[in-house]
This record gives sequence, structure tokens and C-alpha cells, in this order.
Amino acid sequence: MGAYLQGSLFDQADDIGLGSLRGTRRTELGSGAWIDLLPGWLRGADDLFTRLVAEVPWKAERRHMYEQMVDVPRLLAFYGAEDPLPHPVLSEAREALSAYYATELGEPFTTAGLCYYRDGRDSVAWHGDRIGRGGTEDTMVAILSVGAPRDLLLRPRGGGSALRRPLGHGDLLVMGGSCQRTWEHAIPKSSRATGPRISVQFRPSGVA
Ligand SMILES: O=C(O)CCC(=O)C(=O)O
Ligand SMILES: [Fe+2]
Repeated sequence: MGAYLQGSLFDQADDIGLGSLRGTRRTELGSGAWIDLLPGWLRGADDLFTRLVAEVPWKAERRHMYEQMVDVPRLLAFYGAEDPLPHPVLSEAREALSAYYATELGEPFTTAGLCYYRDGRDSVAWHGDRIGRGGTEDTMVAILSVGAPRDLLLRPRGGGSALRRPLGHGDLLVMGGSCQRTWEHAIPKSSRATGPRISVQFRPSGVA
């Protein structure tokens, strides 16, 4: 009896799932760039965070910078189009996003990049995702965030004031249109006490 009750309570706590994408709200940024935002798209985000921390094969990378090797200030994992994702709800998320944006995007989301910001010292510097086609074509990058909120900043390439969107706890942000080449984004370091956050970035093939 006791064991049964514990099991059923655990199952309830384990309810990880997605809401509807219909509540997504768009902000036009200018220059053909836009962002869509849907706070709390994923329920059970704290559970998913805990599972991803434990189960994803996180990699610490080092990169050549300013003539020396420096630690990339976050942990990373990458899943190609054919790789099984670390939790079934991420496959559901990718399918739901592909269906919702099918007409506008004209192709599915395929790859998933994961970033793990362990605390406020972890960050990503200003950049656009323009290593692939995002540097020359309109495309989309959809980001699902779990764990503690961190500010994502967006600013026009070449200068202008920045927008700030705190993202965590199951929030969805989609960057679309020309966003990767006409705007830049960053997760700045934070000196405030900040809990850990994981972001999952879904991209179409050839966008990086
Ligand atoms: O963690 C995020 O929300 C942004 C990550 C990002 O911009 C990237 O990996 O290209
Ligand atoms: Fe990015």
C-alpha cells in the first residue's frame, strides 16, 4: 500500500508535458526580425531540468581565443537530426514547433543544441547563429528554457538599445525572420545569486 501510494505520487510529480502553442505572442523587432514568446509552455520544467542535468552527456569545451585556450563558460551537448533526444518531451516539442511553424518556416526543426549555465558566471557572449544558413537566409531558432530564469538580451547588430527577456521554468522564445543576421543575442553573466538553467535550441538543418 505504502509503496503503491509512493509510486502514484511520484507519477504525478513526474507530469512533464507541453501546452498549446496558440498563446504565442509575436514582437516585431524591425529589419525583418521578430521574436515569439510563450511563457510556461512546458509544465514539469523543474523535473525535466533535474533529469537533463543527470542524463545528458554534458561536455566542457575549450576554445582558442585571443591567442590562448579558454574554457567555454557553459556546458554543451548537441543532438543531430537522427540522434535520440534525452527526453521524449523534447521530441514532442520539436514536432509541435515544426507543425506550428510549418507554413512560415517551410521546413522542420531537426537539431537540438543544449546549453547548461551552472551559475551566474556561465554565459554566452553577443552573437547571431550565423555559422550556417542563418548568416544569409531568414530562418528560425526556437529555445525552450528550464531551470532558473536568466536574462536573454537582444540588440540590433551595429548598435542600439537591448531588449531583455528573462527565460526559465518552461518558457519558449522563438527568434525568426532575419533575427540571426540583423540582431545579436546574449546571456550575460550575472553577479546576482542565480540558479542553474538549461536551454534547448531547436534549429532546422544547416542552421548553427
Ligand atoms: O541559452 C540560450 O537561451 C541561448 C543560447 C544561444 O544563443 C546559442 O547557443 O546559440
Ligand atoms: Fe545563439
